[in-house]
Amino acid sequence: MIKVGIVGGTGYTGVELLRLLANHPDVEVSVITSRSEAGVKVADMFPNLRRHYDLAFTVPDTEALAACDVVYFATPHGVAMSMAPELVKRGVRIIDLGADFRIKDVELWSQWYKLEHTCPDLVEMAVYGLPEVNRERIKQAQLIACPGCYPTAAQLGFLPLLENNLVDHRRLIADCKSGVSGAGRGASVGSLLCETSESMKAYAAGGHRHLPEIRQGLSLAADRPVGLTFVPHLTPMIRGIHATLYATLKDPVDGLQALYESRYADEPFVDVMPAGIHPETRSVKGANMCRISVFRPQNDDTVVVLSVIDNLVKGAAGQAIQNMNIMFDLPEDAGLSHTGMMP
Ligand SMILES: NC(=O)C1=CN([C@@H]2O[C@H](COP(=O)(O)OP(=O)(O)OC[C@H]3O[C@@H](n4cnc5c(N)ncnc54)[C@H](OP(=O)(O)O)[C@@H]3O)[C@@H](O)[C@H]2O)C=CC1
Ligand SMILES: CC(=O)N[C@@H](CCC(=O)OP(=O)(O)O)C(=O)O
Repeated sequence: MIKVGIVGGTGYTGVELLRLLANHPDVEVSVITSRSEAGVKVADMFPNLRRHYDLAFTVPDTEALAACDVVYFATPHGVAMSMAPELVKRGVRIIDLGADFRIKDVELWSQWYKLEHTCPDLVEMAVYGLPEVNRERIKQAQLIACPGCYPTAAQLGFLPLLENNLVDHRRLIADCKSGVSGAGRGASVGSLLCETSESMKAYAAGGHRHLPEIRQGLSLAADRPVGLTFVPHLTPMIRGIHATLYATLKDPVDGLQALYESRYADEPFVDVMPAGIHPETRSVKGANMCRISVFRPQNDDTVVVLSVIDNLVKGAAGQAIQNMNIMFDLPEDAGLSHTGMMP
């Protein structure tokens, strides 16, 4: 059995890791941390986990974590980079769900995250954990930087167009909507029911910290720097991301549906919908799946791609487990076979 540690077990992505790992045949969660709930049994705090875990939260402790085969960081940015160097030295494999190792340009990272990076050498060795792009490198990796939720939906949607040089790479638009769990479990006025329900709003339209991450991935796919406008929105749902992506074709082209189907034909967690079908977030709720549709309205030169994920699963905990499965040469779908929940 693979011994797993989770730092940040009381947050939304931490408890989602626990939910998914409860059905994973090859792992045993042996350390789960929380500073605020240390001593409390996991199943007392999260009753959905009763009969699955007899473990209690403990304060983060490097010695205990170093005894694990793999440690997930489900923590705010800045935490993984403070603990990772010691764990890496001791041979532990690390999967960071946060943003500490995602952006290769450390200065750019500091500008967006308002922190100085304390281990740029680890940024260099980290592999960006988007299996649909980096599967081979993930197999060898000791440190995985899991993509953010918006970046997962946006990159999977745009990739086939950019990899095949079909669209104007300078003018991409990602109009994205997220459920409120994307903001984490910490109490804040902006996440209250009365503030978020029966209403919808854009935020960070002037620049969101996922912009440099999405741009980095798309620029690699296009093999040149891309121009991207990214506007996130908060929607009155708990889970889900719906990305509506726009790009302009360089030349008229038929066969976009076939292109998407063939790009993702061997991907277990990307589902290209039949032509004309619009994907729904509820079809991926709880599932490690990205559902994508591609449209070319009125056969004009604008391509519209719709890409949906569950922010907590393919956008975080599920993708993190998919990375672990690849790193440990396990079946890629181990513990990840849940379907979405309709309704
Ligand atoms: N929510 C989402 O949809 C997504 C989140 N992410 C990223 O994943 C990470 C976790 O997100 P989420 O679960 O939403 O966050 P939450 O705010 O819900 O949970 C954060 C967790 O981290 C722990 N924590 C906070 N500060 C520290 C610290 N200094 N040292 C150790 N533990 C700490 C908290 O427990 P305690 O304070 O008790 O120790 C808590 O368990 C973040 O980086 C987030 O940006 C990525 C993709 C999607
Ligand atoms: C709705 C909402 O607030 N979403 C969060 C996304 C958080 C997230 O996924 O954070 P990282 O991927 O950067 O770790 C936000 O916009 O900040």
